[in-house]
Amino acid sequence: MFIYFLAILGVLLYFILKHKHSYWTRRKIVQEKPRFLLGSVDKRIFKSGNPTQFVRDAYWNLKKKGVKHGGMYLFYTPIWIPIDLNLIKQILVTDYESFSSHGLYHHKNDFISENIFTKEGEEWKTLRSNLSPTFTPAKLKTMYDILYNFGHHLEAQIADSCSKRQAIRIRETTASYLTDVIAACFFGIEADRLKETKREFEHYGNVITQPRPLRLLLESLLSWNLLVSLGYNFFPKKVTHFFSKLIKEAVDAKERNNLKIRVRKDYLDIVMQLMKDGGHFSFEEVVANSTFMYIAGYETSTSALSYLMFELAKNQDVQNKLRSEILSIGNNNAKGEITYEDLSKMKYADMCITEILRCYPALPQLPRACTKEYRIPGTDQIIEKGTLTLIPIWAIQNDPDYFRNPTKFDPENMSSENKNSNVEDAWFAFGYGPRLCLGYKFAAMQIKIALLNYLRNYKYTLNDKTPENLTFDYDTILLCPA
Ligand code: HEM
Repeated sequence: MFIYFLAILGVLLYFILKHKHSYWTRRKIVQEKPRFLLGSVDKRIFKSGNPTQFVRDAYWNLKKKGVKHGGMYLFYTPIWIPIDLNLIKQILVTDYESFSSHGLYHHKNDFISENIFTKEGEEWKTLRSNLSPTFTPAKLKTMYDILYNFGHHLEAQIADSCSKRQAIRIRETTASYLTDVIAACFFGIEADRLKETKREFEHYGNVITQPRPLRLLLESLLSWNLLVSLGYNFFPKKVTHFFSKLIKEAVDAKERNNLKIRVRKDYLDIVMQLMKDGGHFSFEEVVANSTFMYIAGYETSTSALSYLMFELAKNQDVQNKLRSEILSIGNNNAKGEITYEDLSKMKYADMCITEILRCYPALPQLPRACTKEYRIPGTDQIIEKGTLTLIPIWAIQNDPDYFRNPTKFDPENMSSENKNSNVEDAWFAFGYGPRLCLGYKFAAMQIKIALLNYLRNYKYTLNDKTPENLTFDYDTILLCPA
């Protein structure tokens, strides 16, 4: 009897699951053929390569079929994949109100999860307009000196490794430089205090920037209210406690100093002012957003710089040209120093950075959630509210229809002469539309300062142990070298 019952249950379950995997075809939308349980997810997800690589594959399959968009499944969750550039622009800009969320977990009872990236609607708008003034050119200029000094530390590390005839581990030196920069700029930690806390800061920084595939899966499968009522936390409690303590220390120290010097300078000064101005900003919001700046600014720029240094070591002509640019700008100044204003003269560096982010965009797919039912323009097809959407920017940026010679790192791709043969609108590495990366100018500044310290006195070649072709870390959704 029990066997019959199990058999009936099994058959029922099979048909329910089969029905779930017909979500897109029932809406007359072409879909990637789903596999039992896995959906469109590739078996390789458990072994190698970037785990979102299956989205990149879906792009090519859909493109071959001649459609402008299609559907796929993250296990049993339907995901919409727009691939036509005009449609993508509509989603990200014109019809932004229907896709105004990143669709990622956040909950008011788990305050550290409520940051600028996860928030939506009016709350996000207010937060974005509150935080935007921290990244104006005037504010970047005030942060420049801090970054420039940490750049000198980076160069000292290279000098030390050279004197000991040791190979330089670019990822590690870059990560150390960026930790200093973030600690100073977004947590207000002074250089002296940083010496004491750096180990701890790095430790907790590692925890928050670590890949969190299991958490992502839970957050995408279960109701967020249910998760929180079960005691779920975005980060382990210790992490939240550590970053709250740091911000409290920094705020207290600034309060004491501001009695003497009444100037509003950096990110923390601005958010402290917001806290005072009639409660626009709570202490918890400061902690949540400073912590997010760590996540946003650390791994993305570490990866970009690591990829770039790798390609420079492989392409000596590009490396020499970039060094010449840096030296020629430095030579114009009495002490050979490079000023904030000089950064905008580093045109070839801009081309190299744009090109490396084309080849390896830190976020290979732009996430969106449908926030208002959406009729796909020119069709009677409907995207339901709540549908997860992924814009496959890694595939688009490597599509020969849009970029000449897309599989090769070639900064000339970004020269003004070649722009005509490329489709400028197909470059999305910092996102697009109202949710464009808020820190993109800051990112360019920290990358350029690292480059000038890496390159002005040293030449790089690949180490015997470095593979000729890169593979990707498979336990993070970011595009990081393995
Ligand atoms: C190479 C470095 C970086 C890359 C490739 C990058 C890329 C991105 C991308 C693709 C997005 C999503 C955009 C969208 O959904 O349309 C984003 C959002 C964001 N990024 Fe960056 N980013 C970088 C560095 C930084 C840095 C250094 C900061 C600040 C310290 C930062 C702060 C932010 C913020 C605050 C958002 C959320 C914007 C919003 O939702 O309103 N990013 N970034």
